[in-house]
Amino acid sequence: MTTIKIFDTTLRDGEQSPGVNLNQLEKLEIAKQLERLGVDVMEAGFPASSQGDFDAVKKIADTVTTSTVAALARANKQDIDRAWDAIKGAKKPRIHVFIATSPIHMKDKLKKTPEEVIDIAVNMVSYAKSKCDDIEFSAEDASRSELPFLATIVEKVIDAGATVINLPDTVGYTTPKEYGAMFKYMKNHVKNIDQVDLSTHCHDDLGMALINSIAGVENGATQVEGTINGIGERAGNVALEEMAVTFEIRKDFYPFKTNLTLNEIKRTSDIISKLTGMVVPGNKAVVGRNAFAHESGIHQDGVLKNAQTYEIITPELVGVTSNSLVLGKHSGRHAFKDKMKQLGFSLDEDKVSVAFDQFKQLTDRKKEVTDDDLFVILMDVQTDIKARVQYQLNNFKVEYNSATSPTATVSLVTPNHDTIEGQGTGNGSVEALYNTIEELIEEQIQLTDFTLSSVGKGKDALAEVHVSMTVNDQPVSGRATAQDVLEASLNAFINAINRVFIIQVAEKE
Ligand SMILES: CC(=O)SCCNC(=O)CCNC(=O)[C@H](O)C(C)(C)COP(=O)(O)OP(=O)(O)OC[C@H]1O[C@@H](n2cnc3c(N)ncnc32)[C@H](O)[C@@H]1OP(=O)(O)O
Ligand SMILES: CC(C)C(=O)C(=O)O
Ligand SMILES: [Mg+2]
Repeated sequence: MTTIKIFDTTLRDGEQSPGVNLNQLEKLEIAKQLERLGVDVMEAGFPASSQGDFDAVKKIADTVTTSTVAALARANKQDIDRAWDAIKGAKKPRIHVFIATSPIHMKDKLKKTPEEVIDIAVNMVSYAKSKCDDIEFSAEDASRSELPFLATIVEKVIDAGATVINLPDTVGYTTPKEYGAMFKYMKNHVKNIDQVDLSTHCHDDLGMALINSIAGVENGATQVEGTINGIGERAGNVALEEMAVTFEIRKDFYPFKTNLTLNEIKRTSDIISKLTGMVVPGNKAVVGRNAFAHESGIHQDGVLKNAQTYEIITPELVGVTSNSLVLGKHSGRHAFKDKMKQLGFSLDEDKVSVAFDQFKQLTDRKKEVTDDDLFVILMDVQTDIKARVQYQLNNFKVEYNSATSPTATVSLVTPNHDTIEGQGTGNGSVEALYNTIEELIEEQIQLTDFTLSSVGKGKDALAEVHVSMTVNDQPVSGRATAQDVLEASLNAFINAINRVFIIQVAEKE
């Protein structure tokens, strides 16, 4: 069995998903969970892209101990300096330098000749090497590059000090045969290729990211790059959980394994879904809500007789647990703390108290509090969303009837502890609430995305709302859960506005 290294780029390429905007605390939370999952490398971000991303990458680099922490940089000195400044405190830092090598990218985007691109790549890899031992070089759009040119640049950057060579299918265009052949070509034509790890990086535009990554591995790649839940630019990246579980379930067929702790997969997927607001489709392989559900009679009959008739993956393998200890109105702090540990949270006593209070308030309204409910409460408390609010909701009212526009009344406490109240209308109840707040406060708000989903199944399921917006031109996102859809919508909106204050505090710290 060959061990394939897992390079997780959820925090960089995953964050490039439209509408996703993680703050420093959220990125750190995800990084800690990725470490627990056992990724060999995590790409924490692109420090030159913003001060916020620089700070988040630095915080992750200073916190993570077992995984390598990588930072992305264009092939220029400023980006490389920013990347190094952000990750130099890491136990295992890696600078990831990239430049495009396909004719279309070199000519139309970079406006450089192939010879100039080689020079830049070699100079920048050796510049990065003067700072950091571990250097990954990516030939962006490798799958649409000319193979002899690709082989030349790869050989030269290895001589300049690259330790990992990544050949991305940047636009998700390649096929398994073609992608595999590219790796084979490098193995056969680059004389120093055995000094480095070869890496895949596949996007899913044609739905072939997984099979293309496997083709790369079958032809010599020893590192796979991807994201959890397959999030990422456009149609996303290869879903790493699918890759790892494929190798585990089909170890009779594929001679590969990964270092991932498979039973951390579900929890990792849940955290990333909650914090990014990218809902996992019910039928998603490995982590979807229906991945282990059997609906039809013949299947249920088969599963009852022998689960393996229709179940190739056991839920336990990926950390899907059954809920044995039911928490409700009569549960106490001990049971709550026990469940908290089972769900993988370790909060200090102050935060336990905040979370326990919120749990108790929920039990007044809900018969049974599920793991999903607790997960959102604990995650909110752990990431300090409620503890650091600046605007606070006093109360709100919406008057609705089918003949007229809904009217909302909202009362808020401002960061200066003043109480303000206003009224507004909208085409729907949520719009009426949001219009009212926009009129009430000074900040300029532009809503860009709104998603509503339910946590759990019954009539008393919690509503979860995720919004993306700009507040005074700063992109932020907000999340909230509540039993009532309007309350969740309102709190998500207020949480997003409060993010601006949280970011200011984090920047000062
Ligand atoms: C395939 C990928 O996933 S690549 C990673 C994509 N991620 C991101 O873009 C992160 C978010 N991006 C950003 O915040 C901004 O684009 C920044 C800060 C990185 C750059 O912003 P700006 O300096 O305003 O440049 P802008 O994005 O408009 O254009 C990119 C410039 O970088 C150049 N460039 C692109 N890739 C590279 C590279 N790998 N190496 C060197 N230069 C590059 C482009 O040719 C262009 O240069 P030009 O200004 O001379 O025409
Ligand atoms: C920056 C590189 C590695 C990338 O994300 C891509 O080419 O898709
Ligand atoms: Mg990519």
